[in-house]
Amino acid sequence: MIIELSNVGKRFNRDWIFRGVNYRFETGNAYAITGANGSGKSTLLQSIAGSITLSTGDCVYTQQNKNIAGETIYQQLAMAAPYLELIEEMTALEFLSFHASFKPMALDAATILDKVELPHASHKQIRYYSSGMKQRIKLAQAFFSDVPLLLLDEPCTNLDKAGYALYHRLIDEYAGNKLVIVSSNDPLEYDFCNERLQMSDYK
Ligand SMILES: Nc1ncnc2c1ncn2[C@@H]1O[C@H](COP(=O)(O)OP(=O)(O)OP(=O)(O)O)[C@@H](O)[C@H]1O
Repeated sequence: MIIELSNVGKRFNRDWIFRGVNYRFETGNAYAITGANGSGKSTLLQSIAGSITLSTGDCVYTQQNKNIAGETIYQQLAMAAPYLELIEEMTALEFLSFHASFKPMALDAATILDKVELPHASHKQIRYYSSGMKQRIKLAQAFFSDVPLLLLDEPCTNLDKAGYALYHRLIDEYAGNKLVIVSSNDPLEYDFCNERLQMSDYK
């Protein structure tokens, strides 16, 4: 997949959050969007996901030499972010099975829960999960969606040391053939990224 940003900008009311972004994201690389709190990392990531409308410029998606319309890019991506909710009434097994009914998953739900070290909690409602366990479910849903684009906003939120190690294993084992974009200001979350986009360059 290739994502080409041309003169992209976003403003809320009169405040420009970023502008003049010209950038190309391409499968085979991993990208970090970095910057201070409030610099616009999440806004840019959500713009790439098609869930925020840009104020200026174009975002063009290409997959195997075919253009993908912005309105349908959600079918090609998976995202983990603090502001995306889980369905707390469901058990983890139900949630991942439900997710698989509208987005292809690389493995079955029970195997995925093994991979994120939560098999013991698979029949527990998500509302009773700890914050770190919820984050593991968000990572599970994102990493094991069988889609070419993986968007990660502060992916290690609430994770302990073992959770960080799990995150790096998931990156090593399951993200190699995807286009990965991480929004973060924690170097441990994006140390594997070979490309960096600094929000301060687009003010
Ligand atoms: N819907 C909105 N309406 C108005 N302003 C908004 C809206 N969403 C975000 N902003 C503003 O846009 C700016 C960028 O926010 P954003 O969440 O993208 O920053 P960030 O770099 O991801 O921050 P953090 O590191 O704290 O997560 C902030 O000043 C924020 O207040």
